[in-house]
Amino acid sequence: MAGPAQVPTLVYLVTGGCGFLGEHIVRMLLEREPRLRELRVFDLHLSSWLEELKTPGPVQVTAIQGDVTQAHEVAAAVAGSHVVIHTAGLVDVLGKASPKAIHKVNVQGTQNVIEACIQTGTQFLVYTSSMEVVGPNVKGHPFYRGNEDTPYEAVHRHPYPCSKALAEKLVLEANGRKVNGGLPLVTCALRPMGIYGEGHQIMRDFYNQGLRFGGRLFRAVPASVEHGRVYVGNVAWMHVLVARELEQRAALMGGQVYFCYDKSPYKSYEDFNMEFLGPCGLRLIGTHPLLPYWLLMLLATLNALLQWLLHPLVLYTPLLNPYTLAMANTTFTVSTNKAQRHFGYKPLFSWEESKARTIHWVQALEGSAW
Ligand SMILES: NC(=O)C1=CN([C@@H]2O[C@H](COP(=O)(O)OP(=O)(O)OC[C@H]3O[C@@H](n4cnc5c(N)ncnc54)[C@H](O)[C@@H]3O)[C@@H](O)[C@H]2O)C=CC1
Ligand SMILES: CC(C)CCC[C@@H](C)[C@H]1CC[C@H]2[C@@H]3[C@H](O)CC4=CC(=O)CC[C@]4(C)[C@H]3CC[C@]12C
Repeated sequence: MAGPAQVPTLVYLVTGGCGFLGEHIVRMLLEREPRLRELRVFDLHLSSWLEELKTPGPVQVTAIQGDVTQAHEVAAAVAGSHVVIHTAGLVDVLGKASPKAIHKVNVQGTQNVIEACIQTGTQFLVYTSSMEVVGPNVKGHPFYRGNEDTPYEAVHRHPYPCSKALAEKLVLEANGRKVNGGLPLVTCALRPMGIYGEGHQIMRDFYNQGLRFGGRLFRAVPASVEHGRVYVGNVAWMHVLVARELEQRAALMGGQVYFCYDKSPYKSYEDFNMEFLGPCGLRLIGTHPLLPYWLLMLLATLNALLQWLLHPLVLYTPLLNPYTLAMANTTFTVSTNKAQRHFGYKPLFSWEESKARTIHWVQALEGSAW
């Protein structure tokens, strides 16, 4: 790649670059990758903020409207790039998209990205996987402060984790395949915990729900259940570092998986959200869940039934369904330093800073159209 004089020569492609995480990766690359010459942002829907980045500057920002399920569109975008960060995905656990659509975007889309790298001679591929590739599993087994080597029965039925697991497997198996020109493809996968931060749609939903209930949210999950979370800026930073180090440390990092973690505290999903929503005037009612688990599961099942009955007429996609209830009720936290050992990752944002930035963003939502 670029020489010691840091001449900007590299071309990066970020798929899904207009999404919640993708935007943070794009901005982080522009701020912290001095060797960048061109940044290609590929997404099904291009965002208006991209316009401000396209103004003349040291890095050429190229917006590409495209679909990862279309192999020719992907190949055209990948051609001539040095590194691909594949973040595009259909993130849906509420039933907004069909299982077929989720599979097509997440699995077929990833296969298209891999084949495009092989065809066009692009050697470095970073895949945004998910903690969900591991768990929580269908049996609700806790994963307590585990790491990348902790044994765990990773069994899923929901289309989203199934698709992420399949896609991750494809990416890791592609490591070492010869790309056009004869060099080996170097791949790795990052598995973020539940991401939070500026732009997080579900945080927005909880905030609006709280406002509708007069500033109150009602506890549904025991405070003792720990759910791993990571700040979006740190996830973006980890992508930037991996992309940067993959060439020099190909033998060590190629074909590896890394959890994305930081110093965010271990808490229940709801207590964690209250770290931001509390300072914005919301209260979480109850020290214990207000409804027993069996009743919540009944309501969740009822929601699933209603979704199925109504689907020919209208999309009914409440936050509570059997899958989200199980996710929120199962401890899943990591404690690992693999990313630090392999490529020197340290969180860029402290917990205090991550929290302050997220609170600032939630406060700015007040009075906005959301
Ligand atoms: N949000 C979270 O807590 C976590 C997300 N992830 C992964 O991170 C990645 C990004 O997720 P988010 O930013 O949260 O989601 P998002 O929905 O905000 O971003 C995904 C982006 O991919 C784009 N996209 C979807 N289908 C596409 C297609 N067919 N062709 C091209 N672009 C397409 C969307 O337009 C969107 O901009 C996903 O791969 C997801 O699986 C992993 C762990 C946790
Ligand atoms: C009303 C319920 C009892 C509480 C609902 C909370 C849920 C909506 C969320 C609880 C756990 C979340 C998921 C988790 O953080 C891991 C994820 C990883 C991803 O790759 C995508 C997002 C998600 C599935 C995330 C989605 C919302 C929850 C299920």
